[in-house]
Amino acid sequence: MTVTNPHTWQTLPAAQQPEWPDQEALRKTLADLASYPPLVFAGECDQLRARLGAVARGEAFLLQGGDCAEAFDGVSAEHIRNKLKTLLQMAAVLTYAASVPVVKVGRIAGQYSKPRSKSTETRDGVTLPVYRGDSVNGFEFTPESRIPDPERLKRMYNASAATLNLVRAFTTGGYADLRQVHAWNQDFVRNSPAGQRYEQLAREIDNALAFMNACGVAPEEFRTVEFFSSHEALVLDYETALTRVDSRTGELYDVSGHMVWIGERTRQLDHAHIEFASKIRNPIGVKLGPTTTVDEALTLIEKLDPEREPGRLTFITRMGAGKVRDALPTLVEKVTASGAQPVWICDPMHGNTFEASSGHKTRRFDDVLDEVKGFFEVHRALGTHPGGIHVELTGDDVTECVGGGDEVLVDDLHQRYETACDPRLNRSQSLDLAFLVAEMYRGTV
Ligand SMILES: O=C[C@H](O)[C@H](O)COP(=O)(O)O
Ligand SMILES: C=C(OP(=O)(O)O)C(=O)O
Repeated sequence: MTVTNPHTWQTLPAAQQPEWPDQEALRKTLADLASYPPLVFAGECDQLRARLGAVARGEAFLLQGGDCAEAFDGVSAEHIRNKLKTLLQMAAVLTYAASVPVVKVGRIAGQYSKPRSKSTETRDGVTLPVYRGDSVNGFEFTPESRIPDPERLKRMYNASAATLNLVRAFTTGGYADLRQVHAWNQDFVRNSPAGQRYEQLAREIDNALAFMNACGVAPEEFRTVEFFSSHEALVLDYETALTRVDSRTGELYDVSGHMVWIGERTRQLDHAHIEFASKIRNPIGVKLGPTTTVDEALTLIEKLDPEREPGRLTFITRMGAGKVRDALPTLVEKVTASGAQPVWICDPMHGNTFEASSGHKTRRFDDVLDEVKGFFEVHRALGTHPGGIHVELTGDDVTECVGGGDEVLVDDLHQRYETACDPRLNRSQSLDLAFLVAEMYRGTV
């Protein structure tokens, strides 16, 4: 049955929604947003669903990554280029090692809203509403800045449009040429202490490219890259205003991004976020933390993927390095036994956050790596497909996570701690992770 009403969630409890003080301003903003053009085309969402279908069948790998929280002042050519470049470099290494296509999805062009553990923040005895992402309020710790302002939803739309426009230009205009991406990887291997241990892998990729070149193979696929956008569907008023009936199929698509996911804090089975996600045809992700029960996973499948369509539903597990080997096996086993075929990917970030002695929220590179290893081990033991990774990263040389080949120490964290919310892997740590995951694929780690 075709669904054309995206508002059904409105009668249900919705966690983590902003308390907009001016409802009339919100109403006007949402009406404006509903009249704006889509940011993505529904057909592209279908294309991504098909690509993810291949991941679900074990024929492809998903690389999903980007900022924890995008910021309006981060919409610059430099930031976007660095992030994209890092993701493309990671994808090139993973493609070679896994010998399957890597589906590339950014946490980009819409990742402006954050669920929070507490609704307030206290500094030096002053308590204010917590920062909920640039789509809602300001990061600055002042009473004015922390008031939710619906005008920010329009800024999110515009920032997403500008970002996507540049991403499309980079990925189709020649910047993302595989030979260029490989040259960047060679620079990383040659010029950084972290990269040197991957010389052999880089040499093999070099030989493969030289061989294809010698054979006269220079396909268009080398020059352009298929790249998709994704974000957490958190602020439901915004997502609903961007949800449209597709003229081709008569079905609803959330055209704010190609893929949207529902977070760990908003995936309650009978609440608004799952209801909203069940009405749209985009590929949907759901975060699964260590307390997820088999019943919850099976009900999520029933609600979000009743047709059992490979590629429709991605389970993004974020258990923590210490828990993944205990918490994941039963879930994967029982879901597989039910006949469902979701994509399984590993978010090795959100279960591994801690506060350093300096007061910075951080993550250890070794924990991140260990969770990915555990994820691979569990899937290998069960004969299921470790379908991909979901990583918070930036292309900039920030100091937010500790460890990595070009080691960031706890004492270094203050140097370039720029995230508005959670700590991201920097450029070198991200590449390090990609090479290590590549080695896991080849069974050498
Ligand atoms: O990115 C994820 C969440 O928004 C984040 O971990 C919440 O952080 P908090 O615990 O500081 O609110
Ligand atoms: C909030 C996030 O993660 P989780 O829902 O897994 O905590 C996130 O990925 O930004």
